[in-house]
Amino acid sequence: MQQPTSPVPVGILGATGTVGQRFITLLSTHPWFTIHALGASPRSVGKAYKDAVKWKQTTPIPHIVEGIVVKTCEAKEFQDCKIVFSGLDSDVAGEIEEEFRAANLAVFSNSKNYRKDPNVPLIVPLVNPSHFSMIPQQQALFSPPLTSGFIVTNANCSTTGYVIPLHALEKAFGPLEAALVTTMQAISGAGYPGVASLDIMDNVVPYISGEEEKIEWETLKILGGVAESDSTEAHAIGGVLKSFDMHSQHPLRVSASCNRVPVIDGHTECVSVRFHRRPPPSPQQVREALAAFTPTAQTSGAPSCPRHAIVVHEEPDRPQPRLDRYFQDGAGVSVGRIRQCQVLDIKFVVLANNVSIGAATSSIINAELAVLKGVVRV
Ligand SMILES: NC(=O)C1=CN([C@@H]2O[C@H](COP(=O)(O)OP(=O)(O)OC[C@H]3O[C@@H](n4cnc5c(N)ncnc54)[C@H](OP(=O)(O)O)[C@@H]3O)[C@@H](O)[C@H]2O)C=CC1
Ligand SMILES: N[C@@H](CC(=O)OP(=O)(O)O)C(=O)O
Repeated sequence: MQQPTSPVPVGILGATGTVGQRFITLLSTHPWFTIHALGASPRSVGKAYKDAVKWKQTTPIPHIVEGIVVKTCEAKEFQDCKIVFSGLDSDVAGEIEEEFRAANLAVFSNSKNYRKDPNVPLIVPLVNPSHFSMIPQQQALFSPPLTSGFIVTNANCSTTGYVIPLHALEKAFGPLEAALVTTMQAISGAGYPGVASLDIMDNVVPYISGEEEKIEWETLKILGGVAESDSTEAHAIGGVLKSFDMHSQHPLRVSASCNRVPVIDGHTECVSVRFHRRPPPSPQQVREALAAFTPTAQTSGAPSCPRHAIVVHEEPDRPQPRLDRYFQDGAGVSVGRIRQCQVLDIKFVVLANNVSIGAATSSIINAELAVLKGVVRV
């Protein structure tokens, strides 16, 4: 495990957006990373950050970024960065992130564009940091092979929130067979300006485009392992046949139902699970296992990892977004109402801050892990 000995210059793409602003806030005081370059759309390029951004955070714009001039999202503008965080609109993230990777930049993306790519790890840092093992083969696909460029994505914000307790349960009690999740998602999940006030005030919208499908398949990639492929899946690289690691999809059956609710930040999710093991664990055993869960990211020394990955609430009316979304600066998840389910085995409620652990915080912990593992050389 390597820790940086001097500040690591980083860039932020989509720095003016909802996720970008969270990156700015978190990275402005980061112990290892220092903000070096900011990028956004042509609307913002050439302006000082404070003039380009519609700042929506509850803390002021950090002084160190106020005067930074926003650049175009082209790799040549970010060549001095060791790491690039992306909070780009998914309409443009695909092409831009590809150009950055090809220019040998390490990209940590929040966008959906590369999550399904079999050579791109989809990493929820509190769950599956072992998937960093996919990076060498991603680099080997290029000719010449990339020396330091790659893309790592983090998951959809609703997937991230509930997959953390699912992983903790599997660690404690063995495989899950089925999961049902119903989300109540905050408006900030739709970016800025997001959902029109006339659509969301005094209302619940029972549809978020593409969200249910994403939760259903992302869960299987994240909870699935990475295994060496057999020879029929080997690829010819530079004339040499190489056996590649493959993601193995978890056999879990997942059904998601997604709703937009009039909450500013924090996605609430009602989850029911069925265990393979019979008899299943009791609610009290589940409570204890979730509270005791320690992700490997925590023991490896990633500085942004929450001290408590999962906080278990005993009160019958918690978690609630307004009360619990900023606990640990939004880096952990809150779980409550753990009880027996008469259809599956156990049901509970999860609350996760969609812009923090659901987006920017996860990307930052992923980058910290990449440094610690030597995937990013500093
Ligand atoms: N909000 C959330 O809770 C979560 C969001 N995500 C994902 O993260 C990404 C960012 O989301 P969010 O911050 O909410 O979105 P926003 O709409 O708030 O911000 C989008 C950003 O992309 C920039 N951008 C737009 N067009 C271009 C362009 N042509 N070239 C360069 N930059 C451009 C914008 O710059 P400008 O201001 O100049 O227009 C802005 O900085 C999305 O892919 C989203 O799906 C993932 C998890 C959670
Ligand atoms: N769709 C999510 C946020 C998001 O942008 O998701 P994704 O990164 O999977 O596109 C929400 O509205 O809350």
